[in-house]
Formats: sequence, structure tokens, C-alpha cells
Amino acid sequence: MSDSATLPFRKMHGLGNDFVVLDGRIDPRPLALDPARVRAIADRRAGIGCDQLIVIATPSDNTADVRMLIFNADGSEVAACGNATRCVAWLAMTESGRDSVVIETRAGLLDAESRGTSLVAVDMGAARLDWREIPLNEAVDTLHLGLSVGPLSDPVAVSMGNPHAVFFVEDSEAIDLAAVGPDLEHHPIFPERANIEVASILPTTEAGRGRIRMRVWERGAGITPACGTGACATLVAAARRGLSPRRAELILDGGTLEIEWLPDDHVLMTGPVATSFTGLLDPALLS
Ligand SMILES: N[C@H](CCC[C@H](N)C(=O)O)C(=O)O
Repeated sequence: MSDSATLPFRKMHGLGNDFVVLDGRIDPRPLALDPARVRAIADRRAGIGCDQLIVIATPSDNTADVRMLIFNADGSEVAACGNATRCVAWLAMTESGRDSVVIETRAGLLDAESRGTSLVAVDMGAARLDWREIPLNEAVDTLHLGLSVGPLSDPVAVSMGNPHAVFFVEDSEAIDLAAVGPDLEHHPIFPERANIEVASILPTTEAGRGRIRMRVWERGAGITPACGTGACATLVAAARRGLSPRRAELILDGGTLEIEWLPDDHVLMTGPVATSFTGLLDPALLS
């Protein structure tokens, strides 16, 4: 494919957390994007606009169906993105005609299954709870970080292959995430920065499932309508604190995800996928 050729893209989202998806298997250019190019594509004014840019690549070996590269809107490459993993899994299942696939990410191999039309379940792997795995820059109890900014304090740190700090509050709608997000994302205790969640515990359902209202300030993307790994991290944090059963509905700005922290410590996330539109990327955005 010549450098002047346009490149097909698919605009997808998971509960409004949106992605530009490029296929690096048909054209190598998306496999070598520098951060400035990612920012140009993600720019909602001059580019296409997205929270994350996702590149589908050939898997390293036959243990996976596809490999997935994840870039935040600020150009940073990260290891995990739950909503995008559902979208890529849906594409891979549609392509292969199978109702289960394996996605290779920097956070590991993730098993995904169809749960019906445009509904996908992904085993997001084990929650990492040790300070070294978050990572944090000091040996602290991840269940209670001695950290506070504005009205927020005493978060739980969890990694789903990416770092999260979960703050439990009376009313998550009352928190001005834009005011506190940047300082928390860049707090020195997080050497790789962090995704920031504020969560309120709601009454459990008759079926005994938890219900948690959660909003997110994402590392490298800011406030997004939903965060799959953030929902996983929030459920694990709430269960560790004894605030929720290990299975709950996570109610995000963009909709609801069903999350379960399994006995083997893996976290199962189930939620919708959607394609907004497809198009051709201007080659100027790639070079
Ligand atoms: N929205 C994504 C999370 C992206 C996390 C990314 N912002 C990071 O830096 O880890 C999700 O659905 O899980």
C-alpha cells in the first residue's frame, strides 16, 4: 500500500467510549504510528476523534486470533482497554464466524465470547493487587492508599494490566472530575500515571447482585463515558472493601457493564459493542 493511499477505518464504541480502529494486517502504516500521529487522528476537531486508537495486528503465534495495540488520545500506548477489547473481539468473531476468540494484548491473552447480538463477554485476566503490579512507587497497602486530592481520599489501587485508583464517595455525580482528575492521574505515587474512578455503592438487586455507580477520569484521555478496565477495577476494589458482592452491575455515564470477580481471581466483563461508521483515513494523518 503506498504512503499516499487512504486507509479504511472503523469507528466503534463501547457505551460511548469511542475508538478509531485501523487494521495493521492489510497495511503496515498503522503499526508504526508515532504519538503525534495518534494525537492527530484522535483529535476531535482536526482528526477523526476518539478516546483510544486501536490497531489490529497479526498475533505473535497461533495462541491468539488477533493482536491489539491500544493508544490513548494523548498518544501514549497502554496495555489494556476493556471496551475496545469487546469491539475487537466482535470484529474477530464476525470475521471468523466463530463465537469465541482469543485477543493478544500487552496485558496478556484474553478470552472473549459472544453473548448474543452485539453483546460480548471478555475474561479480562486476573486483577493485580500488589503495589509492584499497579505499579506504585512505594511499598504500600493497595487497599488503602494514603492519598487525597480535593474531596477525594483513601483510594484502592488495582491493575487490570493498567493502573487504577478507585475512590468511594457518597455521590459520584457530585465530584468535579475535571478539577481533580489531572492531579490524581499524574500523582507521583503512580510512576506510570493512573486511571481515576469515583464510585458510589447502590442497593443490591433482589438477585443479590451489587450495583455500583462509577465515573472515570482516564489516563491519557480524560473523562470518558465508560471504562471497561475501570469497571473491573472498581468491582474488585468494592469487593475487597466488603462494599459489594463479587458480581455487580457497574452503572457508567454511557450505560451498564456486568462485572464478576471469579474465584480464580479473573475478572469477567460483559457489555455491548457498536460500530458508529466506517470511512477512509486521509493519508496525511498517517505521516
Ligand atoms: N476505556 C478503557 C480504558 C483505557 C485505559 C487507558 N486510559 C489507560 O491509560 O490505561 C477501557 O474500556 O478499559
